[in-house]
Amino acid sequence: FRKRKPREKSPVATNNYDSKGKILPPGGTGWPLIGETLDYFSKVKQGIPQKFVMDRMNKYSSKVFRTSLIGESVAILGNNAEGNKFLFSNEKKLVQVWWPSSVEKIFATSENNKSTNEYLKGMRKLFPLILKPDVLVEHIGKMDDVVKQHFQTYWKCKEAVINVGEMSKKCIFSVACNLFLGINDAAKIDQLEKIVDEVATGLHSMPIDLPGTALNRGIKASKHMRKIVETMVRQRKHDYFSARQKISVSEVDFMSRLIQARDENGENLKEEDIISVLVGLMEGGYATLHNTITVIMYQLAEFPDVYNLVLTEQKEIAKSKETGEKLSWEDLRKMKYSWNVVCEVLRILPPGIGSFKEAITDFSYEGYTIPKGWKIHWIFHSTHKNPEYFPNPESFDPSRFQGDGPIPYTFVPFGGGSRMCPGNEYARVAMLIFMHNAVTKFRWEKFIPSEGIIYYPYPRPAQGLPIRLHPHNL
Ligand code: HEM
Repeated sequence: FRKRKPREKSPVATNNYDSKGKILPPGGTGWPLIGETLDYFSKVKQGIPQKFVMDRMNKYSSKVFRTSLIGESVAILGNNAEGNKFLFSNEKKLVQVWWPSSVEKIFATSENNKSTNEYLKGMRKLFPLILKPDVLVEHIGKMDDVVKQHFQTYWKCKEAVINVGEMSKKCIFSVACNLFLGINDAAKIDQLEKIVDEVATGLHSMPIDLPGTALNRGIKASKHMRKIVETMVRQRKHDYFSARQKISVSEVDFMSRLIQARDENGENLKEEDIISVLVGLMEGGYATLHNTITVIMYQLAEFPDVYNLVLTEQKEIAKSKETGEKLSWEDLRKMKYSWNVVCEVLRILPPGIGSFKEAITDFSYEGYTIPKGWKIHWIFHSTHKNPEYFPNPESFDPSRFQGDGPIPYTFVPFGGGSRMCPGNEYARVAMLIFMHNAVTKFRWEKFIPSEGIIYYPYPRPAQGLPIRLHPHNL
């Protein structure tokens, strides 16, 4: 990024009018079929998608430009807060979320051929039943318990070298299995983890559904996962309704909550909806979360001053607890500096690139027409790395989140508007609990000092972050 404001340039690409004579955003359409996809992915894989945006803003227009990606006409609304605000506040009015075809195929085939948006439309009103803060409050002790058990089992050897990527994945998946499905058995958790990994690989694969391809395996794995959850839900429903008594709060997991919940007409939720919510959330949220935790651990190894400030904060909280007492919502509220560290990780290395919307009608933006059917790509890095909002954007500095924090619509790791990530509170709770348990038990150093970050599909340490542990007693 250059410090000066990009100059407004006149459109240079030809063919900037649609068939109705409306002026389209300036830009390039690249090569036949592949458009500018190669340059885009090259920047994404280097962790600099903002450069793809800035190059074109400087060449065509700082407000909005056109490109062509994965066979689609795409508009990108510059790198400012206004572009994000426009997109987030026009969901369902001018735009709607658009999913690449590999995602559509995996959901459509396991969801009776519903599109991903149709599926999510039904689910969105059910997410709060299990993911809103006043529900999560009741599950913090359990989450802390599972994380503690995980640390006791896998992080116990003095001076051991462990791989954080593998361990955080195992830990976060165990938390999800416990909370969502009530599963504690390690072998069963391992089995489900393999299935969900297969789905995750399929979601990011080439959209080719032939025997043996990653997408084909992902589709099969998602169906398999659905079958397993279906059997569990049926058994639980049977136990619940035949016992004719409420399950006590201490045994409640998200599956029980959904089985006991009523819709607006006072009816029990449909079995297929309960299964969809559980499967969708287990498959959708877990990779973003464990990869972010691994990056947090990486940054804490890189920046000892930041680690020390986190430790000071977490030590205070640990000291205020009785032996064996679990973390509470109140404790999480005290983790202000630790949360600033998480936010800075999400700003500088967000888990993903952003997402795509689709124009559901022709609309005008900054004097240009975006035709119905075009995709609009919003990219976290466009505002997260804009020096106007985050001075010296490449430096890791959690203090930027102190006080009032960033300008609205500039820090958007969870998206915004009605499609904002419904798992954001769950993610916050899980990340803080993990950090508390890690720093109060250990210091750590990178086993491979020169280990760098790879960026696609999620930023993460190239070797998964092997670390040497130094246990300490507080
Ligand atoms: C650090 C962790 C996470 C980050 C950064 C993250 C980020 C995001 C983003 C950017 C979106 C798209 C928003 C949009 O299009 O405007 C999204 C959607 C979604 N996320 Fe997350 N997420 C995280 C964890 C989770 C978790 C743990 C869950 C589940 C428990 C979850 C469930 C979902 C679902 C279901 C959607 C689709 C919502 C819809 O389209 O209506 N996410 N997330």
